Amino acid sequence: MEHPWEKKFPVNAKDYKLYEDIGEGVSATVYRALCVPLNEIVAIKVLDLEKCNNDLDGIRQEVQTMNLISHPNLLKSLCSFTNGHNLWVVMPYMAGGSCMHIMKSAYPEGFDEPVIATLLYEVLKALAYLHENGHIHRDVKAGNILVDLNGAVRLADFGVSACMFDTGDRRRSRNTFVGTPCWMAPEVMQQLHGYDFKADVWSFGITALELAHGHAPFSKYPPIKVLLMTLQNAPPGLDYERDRRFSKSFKELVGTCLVKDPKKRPTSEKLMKHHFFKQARAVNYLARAILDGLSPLGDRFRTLKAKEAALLGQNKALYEDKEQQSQKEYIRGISEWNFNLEDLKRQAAMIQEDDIECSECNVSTKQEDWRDDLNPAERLSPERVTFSNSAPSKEDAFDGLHDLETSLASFPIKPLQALKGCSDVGEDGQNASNPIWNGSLSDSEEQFPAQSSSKEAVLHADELLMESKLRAMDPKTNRDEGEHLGQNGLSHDAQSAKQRPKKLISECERDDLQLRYKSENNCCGQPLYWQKKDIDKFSNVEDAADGAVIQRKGRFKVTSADLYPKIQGSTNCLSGAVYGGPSSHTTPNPAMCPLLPSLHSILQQNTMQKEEIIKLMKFVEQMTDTQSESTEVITNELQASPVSVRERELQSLATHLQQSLGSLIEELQKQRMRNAQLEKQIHSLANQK
Ligand SMILES: Nc1ncnc2c1ncn2[C@@H]1O[C@H](COP(=O)(O)OP(=O)(O)OP(=O)(O)O)[C@@H](O)[C@H]1O
Repeated sequence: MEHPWEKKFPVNAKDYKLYEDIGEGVSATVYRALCVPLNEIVAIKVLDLEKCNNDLDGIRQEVQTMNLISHPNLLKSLCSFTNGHNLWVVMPYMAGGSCMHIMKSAYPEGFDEPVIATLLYEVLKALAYLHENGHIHRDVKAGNILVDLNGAVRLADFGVSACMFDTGDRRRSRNTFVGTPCWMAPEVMQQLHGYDFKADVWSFGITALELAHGHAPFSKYPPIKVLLMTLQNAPPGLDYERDRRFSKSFKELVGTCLVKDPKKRPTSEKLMKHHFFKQARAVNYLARAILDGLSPLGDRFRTLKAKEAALLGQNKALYEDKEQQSQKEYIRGISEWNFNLEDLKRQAAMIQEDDIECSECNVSTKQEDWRDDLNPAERLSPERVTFSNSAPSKEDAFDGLHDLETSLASFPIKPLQALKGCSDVGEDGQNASNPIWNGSLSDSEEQFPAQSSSKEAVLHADELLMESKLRAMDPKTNRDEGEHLGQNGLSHDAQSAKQRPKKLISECERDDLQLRYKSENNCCGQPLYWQKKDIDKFSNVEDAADGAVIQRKGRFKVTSADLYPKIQGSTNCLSGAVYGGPSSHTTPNPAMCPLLPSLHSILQQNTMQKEEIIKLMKFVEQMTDTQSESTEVITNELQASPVSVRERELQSLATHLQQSLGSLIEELQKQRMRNAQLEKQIHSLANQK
């Protein structure tokens, strides 16, 4: 039988009849269609070029790659052409749809092992081919594994694939931030040393978990959390206890792919020889095992869409709530993470310190909580959340600690820093490209030497807390802990950690500290919320004006402004006036200038100390396994006070504004009366004339 790609497909829209839609990506809708002259059913991906105005390069690249590749496990385009402002990409029709859709419709708890082995082996052949030819796919996930009626498997979506040779210098590692967060390798997130085809091996490992559980690890979390969890947690994996239905070889396969150090991951070529694939069968087995009894793709797609729309409708009223917001992210579809920077910025702004601190240690409990909040309809497609790292062994816990340390130590300002930089007041003081900021930070340290020690204390406290949390996860460690408690109630390990000079502190916590410094160094004592507003305004202008798009593809847009937010002006109160923020209207009394930052500093220090006391109290409670009422009362009081300080600030501002408004209204009324009198006088003069 002649293969579709051996035929010559017409490049004119009138030769095709579009039927129902069978898939939707961020950038395109896919239709089943008939190629009339050839009487052949095809799939047509319709991309609205107007909507992807900045991404023409990306689209061209996807189409080029789809044209050039030639491998039975890769989805090739048959032809492509423009139709009005749309680009039509004609492809072979994969009637089974994507593995993600198959799972969502009929296998919400994932596939059986022989099915997984068969699917993954086919994907691996495609990856080995791509890697051998210098390509990184960069978006390996169940949503991009398509199956046809005979069970043939093809890897699709080259929208974000990259050619490792395309920089001219044939360098083999990339430096762009693309992929879908749950499947994204840590080195892609880190952006530190670039990445290579081993990033696909990580995504392949995540895909294996996705096929096993029906969802990817961390899939219920908003992208920003996924980034943090991937970087901070031990890699996810199959749990020896809870995933009993899976073989040891499958667990090993996943384990070898999900190693944080890309150098330690096997190549796709080598993975093909893994003994797990001994169970892989001929593809027609897939047709029997997973496609039998499924309704036509279009119907399945419609049902899924209707379900999602119903969920969205149900939750609409609650979407302002941040957890609901995260659900919305999830409902939009695992394969449709809206991974644009604006979303991330918003989410970064919503994430509280606690969320970040606890992401490593409380995965299992938080995950349960999270799941408890799911609405009933979402439970229609039950998601079993099983992370191997939710109950790690002692070794895992310490590996995790090490991982955490290295990942945080090397965690670059991009992209997370950029996000926080855009939504918070702060930016990383270590950013060498920002001399003003560096200057102001060191100034602040000189000006307030006492803060250095308090910063040090915070670092140690955080280090202790993190370590204790990691240890608290391990029942064995917990048991042993009692024997190891030192005089101050801290374990020897925790004590020695305290003495160690290393700083085990998350980047976001570091940001937060710098943020505090900055507020202390705010020479005019201008309220922070005004600054933030200024910066938002400023960065928006900047975004629009000169944020050169470094990478953009549908859900992605990373601009130079995003990576290196221009906040120099905003870090220094003098330059506040340059961009005309509220600070430009205030005329600070020079004599008061040195006083206000000091007062701010004292206030901030006070708050920090209170927070540390709470943390230490909680830590001691954890160690002694008690929760005294008095502690709770004190904690509540302490926790309440920073809020009330801010509340008071806001209240006084509100009162001030109300007063100003009142006097303005009064003034306006006086003017009106004066106007009315003048008008009367004019009228009477006119009448006299
Ligand atoms: N040839 C095909 N046959 C059948 N279904 C297809 C085909 N191509 C795509 N689909 C379906 O359409 C969905 C979206 O397609 P695709 O992933 O190419 O769009 P996209 O905009 O690049 O998506 P994203 O970037 O979000 O992954 C796929 O997940 C799949 O379910």
